Amino acid sequence: MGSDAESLVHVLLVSFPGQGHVNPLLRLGKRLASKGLLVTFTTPESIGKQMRKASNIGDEPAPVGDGFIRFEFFEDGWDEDEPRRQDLDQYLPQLEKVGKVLIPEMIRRNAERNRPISCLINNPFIPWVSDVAESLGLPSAMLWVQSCACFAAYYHYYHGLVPFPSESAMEIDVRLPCMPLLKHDEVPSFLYPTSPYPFLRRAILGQYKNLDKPFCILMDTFQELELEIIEYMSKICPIKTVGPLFKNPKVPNANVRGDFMKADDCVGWLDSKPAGSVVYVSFGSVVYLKQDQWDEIAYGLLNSNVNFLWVMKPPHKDSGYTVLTLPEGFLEKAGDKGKVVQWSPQEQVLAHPAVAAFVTHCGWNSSMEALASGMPVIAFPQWGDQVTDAKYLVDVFKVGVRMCRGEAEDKLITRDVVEKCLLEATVGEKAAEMKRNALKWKAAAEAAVAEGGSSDRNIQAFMDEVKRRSVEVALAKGSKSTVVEAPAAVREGAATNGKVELDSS
Ligand SMILES: O=c1ccn([C@@H]2O[C@H](COP(=O)(O)OP(=O)(O)O)[C@@H](O)[C@H]2O)c(=O)[nH]1
Ligand SMILES: O=C(O)c1ccc(O[C@@H]2O[C@H](CO)[C@@H](O)[C@H](O)[C@H]2O)cc1
Repeated sequence: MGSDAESLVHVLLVSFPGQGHVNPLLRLGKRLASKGLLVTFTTPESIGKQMRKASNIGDEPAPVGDGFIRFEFFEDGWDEDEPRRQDLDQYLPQLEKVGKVLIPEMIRRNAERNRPISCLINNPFIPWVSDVAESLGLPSAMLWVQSCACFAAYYHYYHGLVPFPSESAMEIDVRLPCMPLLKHDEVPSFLYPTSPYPFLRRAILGQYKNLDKPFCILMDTFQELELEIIEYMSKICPIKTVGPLFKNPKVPNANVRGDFMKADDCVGWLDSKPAGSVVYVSFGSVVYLKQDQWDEIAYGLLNSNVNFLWVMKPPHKDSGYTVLTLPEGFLEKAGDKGKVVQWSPQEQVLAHPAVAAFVTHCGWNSSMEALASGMPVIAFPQWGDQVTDAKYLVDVFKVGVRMCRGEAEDKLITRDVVEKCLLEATVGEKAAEMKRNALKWKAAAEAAVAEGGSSDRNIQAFMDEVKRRSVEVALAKGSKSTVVEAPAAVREGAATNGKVELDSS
């Protein structure tokens, strides 16, 4: 490695191997690198292999602005085609077992190669990374990859601060400070007593058990978007909002991407469509709908007569999901009005002028990407944070219409409802109002990440803190310190009181 990279403060980013987790952590990595750090990104090799195949990931550190980013994957201890990887109940403990051994080895190896690591950053579902950092005497931070509202909901649940739905009172509403009243099915669904994903509840709450370990909780949201709850939770936890991370104003290295699948080319097709005429439909990387629901969406799209771009990702062979099919003759009937792809370049799609609205499962990345692209949504949440995000997109941010309430409702959304929602979001006064609101969020997001904006100031303050701590770490270890500039004055400044005024009919 070039001596340039070796002289920089070095941080290690450890990611849970999910697309919705890799994307924001890698975006953070690029942001930190662009401001002058050496960043090593790691996740299990099984995903590393997919990332290398789909994207432009080389063996050498890639220059990003003033710094560099490099990749070093770790083996998870299972055979290449081990089906248990698809079962998080088994895979999460396996990751913890091997990660607690291999991450310290990786840290040691890097120190031997003259690039000592000064800080670890992880995302949720792998809370043991904070233990690894603590055991090695290294500072750590956590990137929360969901909304601050969801962070607050889990926090209040973990500490038993307010009543949540329980076996004896399943349908109670939940009142949290500085948040709208959440109906029982608007609370992150991993907290429902009946959730089929108790292992994800355990994984997330594991991070709350460890919450005193990270010196900073970074969040992929921005102050103006969730003003009151961010201010409230910041008094309790060391939160710094740094989003939207996908909007990097200087875009120093757009080539470094973490997609698990190569995106199909659909931008040429979008170019051929009139402005505001296409609905983009995607349910993210993990949600799979049932065949009867898929059929209703297909007919809703046809009946509404809108142009559409639909992501139909193939399920993993060991996931237990059957491959979805389209109704017979669907593609012929749609003709050039519709395009179906396996994976899309979503950021480009959402920024494309032909796209009018986004049918989304409301994963937080998709939600932030939509908001920051000025894109109205049709909310089709299924589980986890998605049901809470849908509530916010529709009722708080006022950029969306609701198509369903979540998997727990177990209700087939018929083609008529699909058609009605598609039209509501694309034509008429309600559609225009949502577009106006979405454009206001886009402007607010751009301001947050622009130089001197709330997220930019927070990133800078975080950088300064990492550099300051790197000197302490080096002194404590009695080793050669990495070269650090004198920390810039903490530029946190006064919180903007910039509320975004929304249109509401
Ligand atoms: O066809 C697609 C579908 C999704 N994504 C990206 O995959 C991530 C999905 O994250 P999200 O939190 O929305 O949902 P998850 O997949 O974790 O449920 C987002 O960054 C999307 O931009 C993409 O690039 N192409
Ligand atoms: O691999 C899995 O089984 C997996 C991957 C991702 C999961 O959660 C997603 O994470 C996003 C960020 O936390 C979130 O916003 C989205 O709604 C989730 O789908 C869960 C399981």
